[in-house]
Amino acid sequence: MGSKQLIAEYKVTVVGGGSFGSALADIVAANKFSVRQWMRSQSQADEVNQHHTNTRYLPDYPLHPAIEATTGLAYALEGSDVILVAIPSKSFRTVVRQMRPFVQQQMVVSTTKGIEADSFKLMSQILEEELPTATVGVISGPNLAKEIVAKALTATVVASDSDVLSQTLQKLLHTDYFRVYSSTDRYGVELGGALKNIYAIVCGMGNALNMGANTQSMLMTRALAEMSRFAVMLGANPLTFLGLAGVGDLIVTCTSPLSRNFRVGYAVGKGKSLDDAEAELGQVAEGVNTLRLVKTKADELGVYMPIVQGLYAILEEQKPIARVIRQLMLGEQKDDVEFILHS
Ligand SMILES: NC(=O)c1ccc[n+]([C@@H]2O[C@H](COP(=O)([O-])OP(=O)(O)OC[C@H]3O[C@@H](n4cnc5c(N)ncnc54)[C@H](O)[C@@H]3O)[C@@H](O)[C@H]2O)c1
Ligand SMILES: O=P(O)(O)OC[C@H](O)CO
Repeated sequence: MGSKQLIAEYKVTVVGGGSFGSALADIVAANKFSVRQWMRSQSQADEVNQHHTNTRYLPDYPLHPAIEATTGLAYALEGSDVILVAIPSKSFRTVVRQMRPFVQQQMVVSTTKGIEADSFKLMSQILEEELPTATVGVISGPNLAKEIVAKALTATVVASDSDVLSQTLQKLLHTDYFRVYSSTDRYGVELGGALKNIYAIVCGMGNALNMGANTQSMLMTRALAEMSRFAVMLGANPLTFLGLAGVGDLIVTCTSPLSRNFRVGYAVGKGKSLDDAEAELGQVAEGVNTLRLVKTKADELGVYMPIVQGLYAILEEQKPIARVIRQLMLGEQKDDVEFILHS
């Protein structure tokens, strides 16, 4: 029996009924693996089952008819071998705790790009705490859900201490339009995904202010230096930031209006309040919370993060954008590369 046949017997559960959960369920179903998707809204589950669409999150995109949506968590997880969790970071621990009675030795993978407030834990660390018998991993990369369901050529990274988990996820998700790379730097891959959201807000703001390609390049390059410096200080592998889950995800979120973080920044750049920008979005923009947490952590550790400081001044201290930009541009002169990995 070939490994493909063996893996074909695996049952997959996607926990979360939003854009990314649906995009991943769509790939798994298209690859002919059994997939149940748990969501809290009965009407949304009915829509997925009857019409094979999720119009609240992915309007205009048909989903694979084999996706079975349910609001019953026990039913969703019954007999499951691999569980993909696509719940925003604010609710992640609460939902994972509800999963605990139904999870033993399964592979559980976080797809969430955020950080827990108070603890500064990443989602896979929450998985380890709440589901101590599970095998844990993460998926991260330049992965706009709407492009994935449109079958745009895309790549992602699965990261875990377990080779079996990485190989299984590669088999479950790999298609001719979705390529899955592996990494052993789980912390770096996961932290990269959370950090880039901050800079997508900044780039959205720059776009709203009609800044040019020089500005965009400066912002993204300095952002990469800043996020790598911070992540390496916390134990990540610097090379991860040259890969898909680092610079790759930074590029996509800093340049695409499909990014919710970019759109929040754009709205603020056009004069909206942060609250209005988030309310109008109606979906999660993780970077807003991540900014608050990273600013506090950078202050605590003494990591030089001028873009984080500037964005925080604009969003949280209501400093005028023009004044913050001027301060950043006139700040202390630096060598281009010497300080990338040092505070
Ligand atoms: N959308 C993308 O393009 C994309 C790509 C890669 C990673 N991600 C990450 O995936 C995570 C989820 O994002 P998304 O895009 O699916 O978000 P989303 O806003 O589209 O959907 C979030 C889903 O979570 C559900 N949810 C929230 N709180 C819940 C709770 N307490 N109980 C049950 N369900 C709850 C919502 O009902 C909704 O179905 C985020 O961390 C995001 O960074 C998103
Ligand atoms: O829509 P965003 O800003 O949450 O970004 C989605 C993905 O993280 C892009 O890789």
